[in-house]
Amino acid sequence: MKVVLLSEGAMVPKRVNEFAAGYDLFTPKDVLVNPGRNMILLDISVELDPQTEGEVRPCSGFSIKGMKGYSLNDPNTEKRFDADVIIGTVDEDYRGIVGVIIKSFEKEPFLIKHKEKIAQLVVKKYVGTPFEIVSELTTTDRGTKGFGQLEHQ
Ligand SMILES: O=c1ccn([C@H]2C[C@H](O)[C@@H](COP(=O)(O)OP(=O)(O)OP(=O)(O)O)O2)c(=O)[nH]1
Repeated sequence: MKVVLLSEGAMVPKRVNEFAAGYDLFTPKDVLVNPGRNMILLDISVELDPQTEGEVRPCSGFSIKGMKGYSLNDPNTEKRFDADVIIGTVDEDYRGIVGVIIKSFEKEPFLIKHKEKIAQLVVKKYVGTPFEIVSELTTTDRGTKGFGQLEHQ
């Protein structure tokens, strides 16, 4: 796969080892996360393998402990902040800047420093067959049961 680094600080997505499903995604500079929804641009554009898509996913450490960052009035003390990565899809034909969507539940902005691992990109094969309209589906043991044990008609 190919990557273009669009700024001096941009980082190549990297798997931590050969067993990692995801390529870690890093901040290309210090970035400010505002309350609410944010798009953090990674300053990279990518060309994925044919028939694959990239899933931008959270890292579990941040999901459970909060995102690593710094208060603006205390920029030397690393803290955890209540903010989550929202899952996104990078299409095979997308050539724009890859971004990570972060929703912050904090009341104040906070800073994530350069080179911080903020998300991971899992590249997967996708199935592109179209949906065919039919009047009936094949039967299964589960049938319509889903969402716990709710029955749907
Ligand atoms: O977390 C994300 C989500 C999306 N994208 C980029 C890549 C993706 O190929 C493009 C479009 O995303 P998507 O297809 O999900 O957006 P859409 O809302 O369906 O609109 P459109 O495709 O018209 O832009 O935005 C990212 O860089 N990061």
